[in-house]
Amino acid sequence: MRIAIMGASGRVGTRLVELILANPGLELAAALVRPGSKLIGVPVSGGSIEYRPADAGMNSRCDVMIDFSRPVASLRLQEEIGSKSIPMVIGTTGFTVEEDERLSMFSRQRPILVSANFAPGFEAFKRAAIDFARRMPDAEAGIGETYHRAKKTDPSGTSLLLARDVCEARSRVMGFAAPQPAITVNRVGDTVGINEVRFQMGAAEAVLTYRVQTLTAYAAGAITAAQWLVSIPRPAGRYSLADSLND
Ligand SMILES: NC(=O)C1=CN([C@@H]2O[C@H](COP(=O)(O)OP(=O)(O)OC[C@H]3O[C@@H](n4cnc5c(N)ncnc54)[C@H](O)[C@@H]3O)[C@@H](O)[C@H]2O)C=CC1
Ligand SMILES: O=C(O)C1=N[C@H](C(=O)O)C[C@H](O)C1
Repeated sequence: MRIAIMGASGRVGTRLVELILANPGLELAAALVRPGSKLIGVPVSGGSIEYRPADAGMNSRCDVMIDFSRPVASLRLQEEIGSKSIPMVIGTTGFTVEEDERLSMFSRQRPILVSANFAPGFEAFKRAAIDFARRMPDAEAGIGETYHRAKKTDPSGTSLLLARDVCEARSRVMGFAAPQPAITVNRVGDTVGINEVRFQMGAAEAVLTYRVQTLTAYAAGAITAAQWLVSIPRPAGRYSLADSLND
């Protein structure tokens, strides 16, 4: 499987490149970085290609593209690819509601799998939190996150997703719109990722914690999702990580 990486010099992008080059069943089709990057023209270590600017992305002969960059870069890549039916896996987070709607529009052209968190077991963790919220709808829910100090201080895509789904679960049981859980943001050292869902019940508190140990966990999950996405010809549309796990 030939994979093009958007955001190839990033924290996750470099792990994606490493995993692809180390797997004989995978081939690095393109390593795309920011236009103007000093890496442009530099050979990718151990590989037979050079880093290239993202605007060359639409010419990459690949089976699938994996994007871990920035919202503006991700959407620009979608525009540049145009109507080509290149399947895509997007891990980039931080899209506004309008930008996310644009992603859905682009998914009319090609299969696009989007997930805020590709680490193993995250979907199961999220479902456990939803199940707890359904069983204890009167509990006051709160979300906590701890990431590396370089991450922007806005709530992560993971926290926003957990807050949305826990809120929806409570609202459905209670029959009215539950308040959105508060999100507490921490940035500590080079923490890879700690996510908490807290349920305060007065006399007791439940805390569900999800801790990711390595950045490679996200990269490996994204590659597995890409292998699923291209395992059979799929219709254009927007796919979730749950789709790949439920198959
Ligand atoms: N879904 C998931 O499982 C995960 C998602 N993420 C998200 O993935 C994104 C990237 O995360 P990191 O690798 O930590 O960030 P990073 O800042 O280390 O890497 C971002 C990469 O995007 C590239 N980039 C930035 N602007 C660009 C542009 N205009 N054109 C082309 N390339 C551009 C940079 O050159 C860099 O290679 C973030 O949105 C982060 O929240 C991160 C980890 C896991
Ligand atoms: O920037 C990160 O590191 C991560 N970002 C994603 C997010 O915004 O949720 C996924 C994961 O939490 C790590």
